[in-house]
Amino acid sequence: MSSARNDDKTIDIPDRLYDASTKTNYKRLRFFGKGGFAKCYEIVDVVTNNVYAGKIVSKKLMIKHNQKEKMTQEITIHKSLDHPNIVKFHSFFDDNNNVYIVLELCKKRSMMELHKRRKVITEYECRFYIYQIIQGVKYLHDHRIIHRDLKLGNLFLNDDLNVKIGDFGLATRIEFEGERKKTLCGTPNYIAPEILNKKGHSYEVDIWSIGCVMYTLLVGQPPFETKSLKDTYTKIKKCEYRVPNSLRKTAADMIVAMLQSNPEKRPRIGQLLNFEFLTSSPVPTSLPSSCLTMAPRPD
Ligand SMILES: COc1cc(C(=O)NC2CCN(C)CC2)ccc1Nc1cc2c(cn1)c(C)nn2-c1cc(Cl)cc(-c2ccccc2C(N)=O)c1
Repeated sequence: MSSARNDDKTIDIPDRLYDASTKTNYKRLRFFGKGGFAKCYEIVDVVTNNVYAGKIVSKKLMIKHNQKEKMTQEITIHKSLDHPNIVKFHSFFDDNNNVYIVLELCKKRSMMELHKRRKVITEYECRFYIYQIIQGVKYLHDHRIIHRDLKLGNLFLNDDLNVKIGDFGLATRIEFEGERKKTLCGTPNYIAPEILNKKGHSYEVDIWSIGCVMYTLLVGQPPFETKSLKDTYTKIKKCEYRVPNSLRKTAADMIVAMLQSNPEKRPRIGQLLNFEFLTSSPVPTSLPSSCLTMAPRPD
């Protein structure tokens, strides 16, 4: 049996995985990518031929960096979720070396690849994606979960280009009404000012991230992007970003509402559905897969 040995030669990932609790044999196939202490591969159930995204975390690295509780939290939160716009949690198991998380495979990768390929998408397409992101985040907030790392790379796309929110590695549960979280171990990509200013934070950080996602999709680059992380954080704290004239008023109004420095001024997730950007024109119920590479023909 061959195995993948990573560059620091400490993690051993077999090419055959066995989940004793469900008596399921998987074959490890293509490497997709990595993040933190985990790697993601395409895996296939050798009996049913169902394919999944397998997230594999080294126990050695997890223990060395005291990540065990974080992993447990990610699994506990993700396995409790069930919504069409949330990546389906299939199962998890472990062996001597690794923890394996079996997740819904999204064959059209993530919105990061879509963004890299298209740069800017049309408002029509943006309505389709943003509506689904809001539906998924509304489900999370209604269940007192904050994702805390909404970004294009965690918004996966299935064969029909439907959005599936994934990676609950920074997610947390609000334990009581009005709770403000004080800590966040990790660095969200579209990080909200209240986290940088180490004030308490809650659901509003996800609204801020959705604002950054919508801006990036329509403008072609993130709102606070600079050459250095330090300068980006300075711009976020000052809420310094440009709204290009090319943006139509309804889109600009919705983005500006979400990118309010004061979290209390941002709309709640349910209120986003009432913005003219979504109500003044029909929200598409489907998009052709050609939208991964080119703009759809205007009606
Ligand atoms: C056919 O489906 C896919 C193909 C590809 C693809 O062809 N990639 C190519 C890129 C160029 N290289 C040279 C070859 C491979 C990528 C993603 C796919 N689908 C997919 C990926 C998924 C999921 C569902 N579906 C889910 C759910 N999580 N991940 C995922 C993906 C990545 Cl790259 C990293 C992480 C990840 C790894 C560590 C820590 C955290 C995370 C994390 N973001 O959760 C997770």
